[in-house]
Amino acid sequence: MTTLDKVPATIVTGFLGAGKTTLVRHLMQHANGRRIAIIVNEFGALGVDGETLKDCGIPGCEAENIVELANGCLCCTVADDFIPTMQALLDRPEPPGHILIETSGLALPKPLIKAFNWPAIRSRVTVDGVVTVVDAPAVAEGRFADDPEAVAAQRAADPSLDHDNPLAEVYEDQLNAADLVVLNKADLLDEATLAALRAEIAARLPRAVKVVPAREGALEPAVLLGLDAAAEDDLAARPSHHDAEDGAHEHDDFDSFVLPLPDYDTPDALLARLPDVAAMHDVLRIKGFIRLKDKPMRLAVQGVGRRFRHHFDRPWTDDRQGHLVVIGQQGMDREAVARAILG
Ligand SMILES: Nc1nc2c(ncn2[C@@H]2O[C@H](COP(=O)(O)OP(=O)(O)OP(=O)(O)O)[C@@H](O)[C@H]2O)c(=O)[nH]1
Repeated sequence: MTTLDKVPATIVTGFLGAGKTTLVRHLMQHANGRRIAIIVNEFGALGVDGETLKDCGIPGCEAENIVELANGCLCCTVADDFIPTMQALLDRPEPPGHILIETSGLALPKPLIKAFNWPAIRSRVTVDGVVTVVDAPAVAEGRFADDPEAVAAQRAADPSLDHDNPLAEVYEDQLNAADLVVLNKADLLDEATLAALRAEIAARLPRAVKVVPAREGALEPAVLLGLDAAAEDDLAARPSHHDAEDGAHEHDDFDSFVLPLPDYDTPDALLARLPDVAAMHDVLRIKGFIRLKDKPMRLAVQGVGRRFRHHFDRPWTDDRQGHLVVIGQQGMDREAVARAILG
């Protein structure tokens, strides 16, 4: 069987808040009748990304086309979650023409690519491409950089370790797996910084892979789909920090919790606090929905580091409480963060 007979799947990866969901949304908006199914995986108990996409009004984003795998790391739950989900999609009377898989921001893509070699799905799907979305301003700010002195000290203590910064490790693994790198949030950098970043990333990639700048993940489907990479046949070209452990890895470096919110008369004070809380407690990501008294619309809130955005996305369809998902590094003081957010 050639790749032509297989359903192509695109893995959209990239660190927390890089803009994966935004890119997937844009893609769906410009899908031009392609039958695309979406699998969304998230770190954290509540699926905010799935919620953001589901029934967002874009044709193709109907709930039945979006499967949420909320169980942390897709690459660690391949047998239980991922393979059965893929089989169920492929067994549909009208199988999708393309499958988009949005990984959690903390997932390592390589074990997921490997999963395409499982006999249960190998003859039916292929990885058309791994699209790695990069938060350009976060990289420019040195968010994923190692501190060379700390690395040297750590190596001296334990030669099997090569990073002091778990963010750096995830970032590198995601870049190493890429068939296309999207340098997103280009609007937040000047031309010269963006050009320098583009060259720097291109130079560190293990293979010749295109690096394309984007704003709001706005790229033509023709750029993202049809890469025909068959990545599952090409694993050796995608080095991972976890190769030695055969893909096994821990997510102990990161922590997340869900903070239920009261209903608010006005969200202003809460919204004003969030960037400072994120900065003070080194929170990586905050996202969720605020419920306002007497307002049928829910207020979607998205924060990456100390950069926040909010908008009314759609009416609440249930009587769930407002809530925020908070993701940080291990050791984050959950109670202090919760107290600071609630004010
Ligand atoms: N300024 C700017 N903001 C962006 C851009 N793309 C996305 N964002 C914002 O960045 C935040 C995170 O975007 P998402 O698309 O949710 O990121 P994600 O990678 O899916 O996040 P996780 O699933 O939590 O890892 C949101 O507030 C977006 O509106 C961009 O090009 N420029």
